Amino acid sequence: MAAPSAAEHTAEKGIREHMAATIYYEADTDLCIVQGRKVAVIGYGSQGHAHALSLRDSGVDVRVGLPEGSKSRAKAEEAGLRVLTPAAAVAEADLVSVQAPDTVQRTLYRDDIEPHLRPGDALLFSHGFNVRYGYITPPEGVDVLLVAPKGPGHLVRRQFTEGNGVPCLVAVEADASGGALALGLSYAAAIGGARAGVLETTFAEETETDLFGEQAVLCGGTSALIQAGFDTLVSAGYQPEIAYFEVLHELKLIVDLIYEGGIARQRYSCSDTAEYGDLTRGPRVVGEATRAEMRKILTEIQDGTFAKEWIAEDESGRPAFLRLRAEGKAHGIEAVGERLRGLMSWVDRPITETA
Ligand SMILES: NC(=O)C1=CN([C@@H]2O[C@H](COP(=O)(O)OP(=O)(O)OC[C@H]3O[C@@H](n4cnc5c(N)ncnc54)[C@H](OP(=O)(O)O)[C@@H]3O)[C@@H](O)[C@H]2O)C=CC1
Ligand SMILES: CC[C@](O)(C(C)=O)C(=O)O
Ligand SMILES: [Mg+2]
Ligand SMILES: [Mg+2]
Repeated sequence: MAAPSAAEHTAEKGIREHMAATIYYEADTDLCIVQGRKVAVIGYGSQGHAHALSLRDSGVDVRVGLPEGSKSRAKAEEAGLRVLTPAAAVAEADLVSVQAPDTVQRTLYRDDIEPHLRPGDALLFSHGFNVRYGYITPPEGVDVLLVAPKGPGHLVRRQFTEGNGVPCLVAVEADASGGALALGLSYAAAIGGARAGVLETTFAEETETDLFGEQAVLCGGTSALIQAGFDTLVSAGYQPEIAYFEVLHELKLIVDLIYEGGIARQRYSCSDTAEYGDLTRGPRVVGEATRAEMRKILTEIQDGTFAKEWIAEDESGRPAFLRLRAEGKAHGIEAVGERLRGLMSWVDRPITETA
């Protein structure tokens, strides 16, 4: 049976009246569009390897752009991909997928991409940072689009190979060809995103919500919450192993329920005692002070303060980033976790990915 169209999918679920977003599914996409392109994936890290391999597996003509001496070159070549320098890959391609780190993109674009762009080419990002904050201004005549997976690259690839997909956002900044949206949808389908849904947005909305999500909730908020919970228990004299299982290991199990059926599913599965504690204590942990800080973090994203700070930090050799990263690695929960995960073969997942 053919996959439902966007309209059928929302109607089927009876939720159209509550949904403002336009969401596309496989039936709304045409894989042939990206199959007709010569694609250069620049960068072969978390997202780059997922895009390059899944595009290739979807029948797309892919080459990877990496500098001479890049440690990613061997990985891409071992995976059977053709690797060129970024400039040579861009020169050959008519769709350039920029998958290098955000901090590298502005100089990469200036030196290796822009000189080789021709009218009719398309430039694709998976995060709008450099365009949104004005570090990259593409020329007229080129389609500028965004296909932003809402998940880590290694999971983007893993879900694709398992027949599933990670939802994506699609946005068009410049539609020189008149076909930029259709191209973005085609690309999203080729990396598995259209199996889960592709939401239409703008570069600004993607960039600002993505930065907010990773800072306040997904990465920053969650890591800080786990560490604070662990520290509270251990400082009060409880065993670190028990604290680890309570605030980190079990978090995945709780989030699995939330992922599968929303917060209501988690509350259904947990005890009434837990639910009463959740309802009365949760808002004390994340109270007005935290909500005010969230609004401040969002303002810093919207007015460009965060972007300016991050680029300056990178340009000065990342002193704060490196110090904070080292402090995080040295936190007590890491050593306890490493030991406990090593005793659970089905949990232990050291970094073994080839990109
Ligand atoms: N990580 C994620 O899951 C997500 C990332 N994004 C976005 O995807 C983009 C890529 O991020 P991410 O996948 O995390 O990046 P990574 O840091 O994982 O990978 C970077 C890759 O780019 C290569 N690289 C470094 N410098 C250059 C250069 N000058 N020219 C070409 N290649 C270069 C690196 O090679 P080397 O091995 O030599 O260092 C590496 O292969 C960013 O815009 C990010 O915001 C969006 C959604 C999620
Ligand atoms: C949550 C972090 C992320 O935004 C992502 C995996 O989606 C990123 O930039 O890596
Ligand atoms: Mg993200
Ligand atoms: Mg991000």
